[in-house]
Amino acid sequence: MPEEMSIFPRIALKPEVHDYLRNVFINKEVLAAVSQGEAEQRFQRLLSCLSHPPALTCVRASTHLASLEEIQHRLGEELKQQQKCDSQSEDISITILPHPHIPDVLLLPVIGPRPVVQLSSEVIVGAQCGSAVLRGAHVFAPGILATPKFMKTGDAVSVFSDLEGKCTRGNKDFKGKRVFVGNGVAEMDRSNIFCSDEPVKGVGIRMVEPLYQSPSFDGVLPSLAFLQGEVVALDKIRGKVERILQNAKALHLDCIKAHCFNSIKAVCTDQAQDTEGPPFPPQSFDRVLLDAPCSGLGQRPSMACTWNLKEICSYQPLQRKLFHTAVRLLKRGGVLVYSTCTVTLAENEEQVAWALNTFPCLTLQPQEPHIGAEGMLGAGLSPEQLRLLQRFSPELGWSVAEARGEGDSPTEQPESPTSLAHRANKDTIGFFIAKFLKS
Ligand SMILES: C[S@@+](CC[C@H](N)C(=O)[O-])C[C@H]1O[C@@H](n2cnc3c(N)ncnc32)[C@H](O)[C@@H]1O
Repeated sequence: MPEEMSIFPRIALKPEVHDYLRNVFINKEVLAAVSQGEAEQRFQRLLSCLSHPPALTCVRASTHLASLEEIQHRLGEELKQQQKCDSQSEDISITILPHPHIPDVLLLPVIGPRPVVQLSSEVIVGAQCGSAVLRGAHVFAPGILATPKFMKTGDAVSVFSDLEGKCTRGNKDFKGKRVFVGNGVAEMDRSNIFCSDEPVKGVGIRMVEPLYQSPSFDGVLPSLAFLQGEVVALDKIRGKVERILQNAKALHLDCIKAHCFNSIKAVCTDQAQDTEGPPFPPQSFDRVLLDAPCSGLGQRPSMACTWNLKEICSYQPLQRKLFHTAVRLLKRGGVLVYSTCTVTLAENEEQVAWALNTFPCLTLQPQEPHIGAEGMLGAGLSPEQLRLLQRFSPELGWSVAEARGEGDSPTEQPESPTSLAHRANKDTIGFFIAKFLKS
């Protein structure tokens, strides 16, 4: 794809990570199936689409508390209210559509890039903060790296994302590589941001004209959110566990228990162990979801990834340790789902090949719904096995017209189910799902 057709430059990777990923996407098995040119083009498309936001935001609705239609309506009202506060405009329309294939998922089109005129005052934010702005967030003060020398509360500014991590905190006139993400109004003086004795908190720049208009769920999801079922959740980060418990409480889901625990050690050897909390006895779960810690290279939008190859490659061994636990905890006849939000073979198809070799009790199962692409060639899996995997590969479906929201505007005509389904299933983050049965 010609570079000039993209709004942002391709995601910036360390050269060693770029080469590693290129070898993944242009591996021998791929080259036996498609031409070198086609494989190279797919890889370049992946790098381009990773720096752009997906066309839609997906929300899983918890339909045990209200019908999908009611949630759709309430979500629309809350988002409208929120946007009214942000843009001070009365003329606000929010488009929320049911997913054409998944009954409890709502889709919110991301609108952009919009024709926003850049201002002379520049605020530079870190790449992660810039990505959050492209997904509908305001700029929180800790993410701000540079502001104009005399920036005061109420000043209108243009916000740019620092592409190479070169802007130092407190800079006044950064001229390095940066990309425009929209216009906002300062909620703090420069001195409050950089010269405070306390760690600075709260919104620093309120975005009024973001380049991409994306719904923000700040303060919305806890009342409407999206979990269902009987779940024991383990995470080693206490803050995540607390958030899960808060969400469960807001949803009146008493059946969700969450524990701060190292999952690698989640199987107990003492059969008399109380099963209220971890560690748990072997074979005590009907289903296990291993939503594994991963290199996260499928996350979009991401302008830059600063990780080195050692960091990227550190996940495969960790995932295998977690896999051992997951298989031990699962009952015979139980289902194990393994998922990641990355695009490497090492963390996806290679893990499946390893798991099938290591645990003869596991077999791959069909997935319902199956809306992603099949698994990627390169890990020695058979065509039948690849067909049972779901790899969400935005590079296979991403086109610039879609990324720009050209064609049918979401706010005008309702989008045709075919076109919506195409965008919802193809222009996604990079994601991988494998489903196993333990016999
Ligand atoms: C992809 S995220 C899972 C997200 C989760 N499904 C959710 O919806 O919040 C992977 C999680 O694994 C956690 N993690 C990493 N190593 C772990 C370990 N050894 N034990 C437990 N959790 C771990 C990370 O803290 C991270 O939150």
